[in-house]
Amino acid sequence: MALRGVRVLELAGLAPSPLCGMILADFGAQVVRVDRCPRSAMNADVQGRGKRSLALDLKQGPGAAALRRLCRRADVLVEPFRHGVMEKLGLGPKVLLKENPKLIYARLTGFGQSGKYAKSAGHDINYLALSGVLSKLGRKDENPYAPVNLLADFAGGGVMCAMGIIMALYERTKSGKGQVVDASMVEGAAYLSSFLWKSQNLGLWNRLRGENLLDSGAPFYETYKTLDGKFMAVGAIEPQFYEQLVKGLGLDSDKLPNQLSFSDWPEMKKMFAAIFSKKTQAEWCRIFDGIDACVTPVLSLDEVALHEHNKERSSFIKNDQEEISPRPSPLLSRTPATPSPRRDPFIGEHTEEILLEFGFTKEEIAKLHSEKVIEFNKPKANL
Ligand SMILES: C[C@H](CCC[C@H](C)C(=O)SCCNC(=O)CCNC(=O)[C@H](O)C(C)(C)COP(=O)(O)OP(=O)(O)OC[C@H]1O[C@@H](n2cnc3c(N)ncnc32)[C@H](O)[C@@H]1OP(=O)(O)O)[C@H]1CC[C@H]2[C@@H]3[C@H](O)C[C@@H]4C[C@H](O)CC[C@]4(C)[C@H]3C[C@H](O)[C@]12C
Repeated sequence: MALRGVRVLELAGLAPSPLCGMILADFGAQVVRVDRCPRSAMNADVQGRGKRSLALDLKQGPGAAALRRLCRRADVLVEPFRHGVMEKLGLGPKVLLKENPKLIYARLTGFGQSGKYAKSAGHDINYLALSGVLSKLGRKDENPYAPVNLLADFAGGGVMCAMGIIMALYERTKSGKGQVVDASMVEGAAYLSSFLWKSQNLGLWNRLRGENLLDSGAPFYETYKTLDGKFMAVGAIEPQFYEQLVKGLGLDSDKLPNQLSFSDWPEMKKMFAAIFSKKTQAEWCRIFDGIDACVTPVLSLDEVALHEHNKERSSFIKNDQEEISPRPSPLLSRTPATPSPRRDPFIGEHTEEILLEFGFTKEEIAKLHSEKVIEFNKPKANL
């Protein structure tokens, strides 16, 4: 796999950094998640696939010293805390990069390592708001809304951070040096929205929120409810696809306003909605499947894995707990990701084996355990 042999230490975080760690693990990296101990805190990491867990108290001196020792033999460290927390623990980049100049020190935060908000708490919606992107999301006359925590936490955070790490690893093959990856979710979300900025003068976004081509203003870029309470997604932007849409709806484009007549869009949407409401989702699929009208069913998470297209590509996988989840993407032809089929790790499940791998002796491990710096959590064998 593409990242085989890369050793990653992921300090346990909320959502963005776990995705970053999971991406690296899916593509072959050995990812150790460093969990807090005592491990009474609920484990919120539902993206633990392919990782192992070490429970280590960084607030105790021997705990921080143990992490420094691990970092000396690691390629990547991912830390998900507010600016300054690692420095307070004596684990800042200056310390760790001095001891291991090849280390890629990734810092995944909301606001970045500098600036007025660097030490402020926040979540996806706050970062999306500060990036400017949230102002563009939402229907006409409604408040802006954040699409779950996908855009800042995951797209602008976890994925961008993973990209930064992989770029730094590639650069290190030439320079032999590590560096700090300052991944701010505000900037990540803003960066992935570059299109919004560059298309300002194309007349795509200069109307109010919810009145533009791609933000639910246009009748040919919208979702519509079907007779059975499901939905169809319509994305017929180009004239040739729009023509197929109109035909599929049983309309005659010669009798309709011009596709790009903004002022007619609201009435057109009402007309399309009335037509879509007359047939079930399955009936609309039979009409539109196989023709280029850019019309697709809105599938639920229960349906996606069974859809014929997704089944043909095995786009969704099942682990040994029968849990379904998306296959890693993109699909590399020669060195594809091989996501672990095993369940996510329990907090501290692999503490001893990881420390042994990183050169700790059994006596050192016993001492750390007796001082409650580390915790073991061996699952009971299924008898
Ligand atoms: C997981 C579900 C989805 C959440 C997604 C949400 C929408 C997000 O946007 S997540 C992105 C958050 N932002 C960032 O990650 C940016 C960078 N990080 C931060 O800004 C901050 O970390 C923070 C604001 C997120 C949190 O601040 P906090 O003050 O808590 O922490 P820091 O300042 O960073 O400092 C860390 C401190 O921890 C110490 N530490 C760290 N590791 C160790 C260690 N190994 N040993 C010892 N100590 C350690 C470190 O030293 C720092 O200490 P100090 O502060 O003293 O310096 C969640 C959605 C709903 C959640 C559930 C819900 O809330 C109900 C339950 C609530 C319960 O409390 C927990 C379980 C819940 C079920 C909860 C579970 C999940 O969180 C959710 C499902």
